[in-house]
Amino acid sequence: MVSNSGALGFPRMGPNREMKFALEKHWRGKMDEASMLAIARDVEQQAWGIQMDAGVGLISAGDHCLYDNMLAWTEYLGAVPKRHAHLAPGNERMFAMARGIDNAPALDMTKFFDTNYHYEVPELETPVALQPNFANYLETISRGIAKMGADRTAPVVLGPVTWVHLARHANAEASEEATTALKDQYLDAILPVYAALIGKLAAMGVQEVQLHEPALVMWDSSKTLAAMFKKAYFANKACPMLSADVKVNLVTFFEDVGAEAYQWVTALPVSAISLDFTRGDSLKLVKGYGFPKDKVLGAGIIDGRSPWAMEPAKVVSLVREVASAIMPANPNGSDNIRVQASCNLQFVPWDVTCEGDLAEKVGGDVLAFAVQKVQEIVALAEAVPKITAGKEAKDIFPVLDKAWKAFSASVTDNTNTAKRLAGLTEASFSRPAPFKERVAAQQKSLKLPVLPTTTIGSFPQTAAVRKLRREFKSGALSAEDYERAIDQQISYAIGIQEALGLDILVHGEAERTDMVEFFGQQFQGFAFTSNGWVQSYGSRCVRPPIIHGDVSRPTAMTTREFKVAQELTLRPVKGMLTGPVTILNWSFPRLDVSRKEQAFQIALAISDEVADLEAAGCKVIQVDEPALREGLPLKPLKKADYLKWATDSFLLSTAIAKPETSIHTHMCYCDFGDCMEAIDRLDADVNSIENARSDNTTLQSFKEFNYKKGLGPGLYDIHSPVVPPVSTLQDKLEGFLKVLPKEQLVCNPDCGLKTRTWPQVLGALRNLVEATRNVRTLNGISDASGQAVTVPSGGHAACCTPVAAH
Ligand code: MET
Ligand SMILES: [Zn+2]
Repeated sequence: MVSNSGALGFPRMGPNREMKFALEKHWRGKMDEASMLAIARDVEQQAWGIQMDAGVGLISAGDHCLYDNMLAWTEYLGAVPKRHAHLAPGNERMFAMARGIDNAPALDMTKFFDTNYHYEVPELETPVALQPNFANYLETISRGIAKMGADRTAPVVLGPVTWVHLARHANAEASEEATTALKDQYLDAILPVYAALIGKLAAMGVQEVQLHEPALVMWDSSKTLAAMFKKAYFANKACPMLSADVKVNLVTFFEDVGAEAYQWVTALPVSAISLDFTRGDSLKLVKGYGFPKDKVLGAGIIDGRSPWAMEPAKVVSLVREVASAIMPANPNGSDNIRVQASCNLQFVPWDVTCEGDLAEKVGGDVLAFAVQKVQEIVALAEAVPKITAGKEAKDIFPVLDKAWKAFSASVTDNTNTAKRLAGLTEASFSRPAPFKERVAAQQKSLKLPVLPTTTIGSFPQTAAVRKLRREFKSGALSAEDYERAIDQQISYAIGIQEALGLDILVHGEAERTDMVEFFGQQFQGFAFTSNGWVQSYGSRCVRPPIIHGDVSRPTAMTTREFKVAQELTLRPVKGMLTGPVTILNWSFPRLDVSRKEQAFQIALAISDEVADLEAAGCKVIQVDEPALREGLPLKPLKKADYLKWATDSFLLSTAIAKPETSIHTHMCYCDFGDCMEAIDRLDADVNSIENARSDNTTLQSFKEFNYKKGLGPGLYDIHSPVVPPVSTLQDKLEGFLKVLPKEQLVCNPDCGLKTRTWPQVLGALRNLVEATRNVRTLNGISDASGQAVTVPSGGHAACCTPVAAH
């Protein structure tokens, strides 16, 4: 065991997603709670065993929650919404909060900081009601102690300020002031609960508690957040949370904390402070303000959010600089450095050794998943004395150093992407004509009615469609047979859309498993894992591709399916592409090149596809950017730069289109308020957006911004199986028309339809078309498409009862 090493959490799905399957079986009623928990315990034991075997000094416990850590703490605190409060405390109530039960919908889910992981948003109610119950949590800690010993077990406590900060007012209409006031009340109420809990942990004999407060990196973003921190923690033994007889490691991650918070936090009576050295500039803070000699610096050097192995040259120089920065305060500076992961390792997959030839594919043995990361923590911790003694990286880690050198040699000059990037000019980022001119040219070529109807791209991914792709992948189906079957799906989708009377059709995306994977698999520079799952939310996992080299697109990726579809209809078929920023944000980027440059490389590949689609006769091309806003940096000061290169990337991929080609984009999961300028700058002819709020606030913000381009606010929520009745859709559209002029509006659902069944889709789209026609008539708009429409029979679909899932 290496004492100056520590971990902050390990993936909780298991090496082969055992937890996913156990949970889903349990929720289907096919596995009882005890059997599901037995699997959870086993995964927990495995995770601890791996970290113990690696020699990690302090190993976290209590991070192995069953669904989401924020949710677990909501349950422990008993901060349960009234609608779930009748349920008995424990796992089942926690699942009910996450997944909803009859008449008691689930909590909201949103992204955890700037990661792709989603947490369950606590709801704060008035009056404050808490029923703390830490039995399950304390049991985990006891299991940890039994397995690892009290000295080595570091309970993870989700910090009170972070919990409150990430919560929301139960009343969605509550003002900002009311929300702040309520958060403050909740903080007052939970602080004594936390103090008591930490006291209990101390009594259990643990040496150190990890208080995870990632919200500390947001300190600069609001005065009220800083005030909450100052209330919860203060430099005085009377601070209830810090007065128990146990060391506290105050853990921050995902960014540096900023100068003000750094000076504040280093003065606190905690025994360790953990900083992220992989994001932001914690080194500058340590150098600039020093580090107190009575504390341990938890140096988050092993990147918990990247699948890449540590780079010896980088980490060695980092350790050296950190050590020399803290030396002046402490002659034994290096003794006070504890090597840690930058954050919980839940953001990387479990183990890279089961990935077959992945190392070959990426060009070197330079990947490390969670199992390897804990080994790196220990190896680096052990090396600290050698590093401070001046030994060189290549002599300390010769194997890894060689592997990285081989990797670096393999990524250079394999494409002409660099040349293309160097040749970009201003024109590469702007459409050939201004919007007004474009829209006139598009009107001429497309001849669409006012209030054109369309969908977002995908149609139901039925069991039959998934089976097709599986059989093709396994070789059971030849490429030819597979294509023929896909073409059948396309003709089915086109026939239905024609019959429904939609104006802009789509081919339905039956050939795509996933909107990023489909493109990544055809790019050079992308690699795919076979088992590299990371938790997205609950039992859901994703397998992000790994970008390992310059990106290029050897051949056209979507034109064949487009042509098949367009040949079947006289109406325009939209070409469907995923935008560069979304592809980047949903992948693991490489670390040797900036994210901006990687986005530009992908943008060039997408622009090649735009050109090919145009050449194939495509008049409407949609470039989806649902994840554009997700990549926003945590620090307010960094936002403008990100939005600039993100919008530049979109422009680079679409500017190549002729003026008469209508460029659409689609953005869901998006709160648009703070990035209107960026959205406008995308210069898309039509933007279809999610529009969940009932009161048209989203639309209002577009109006206030004076947004002039086409807008397709979602007319209904595709996440629900309910078929919206004509009257509801009609009211909704009439409501839109009160805010925006008819020439600007496009009628569509709020996202792709792949998760719905055909009966649901038929019912909803039929009603959407009918509602649009009614609104046109009522507003004296002619139905310029003038096509006779046969509506499929099956009146049941028009009512608002849910249609049974298939
Ligand atoms: C998450 S956005 C999805 C867009 C994609 N075109 C679809 O319809 O599924
Ligand atoms: Zn969407």
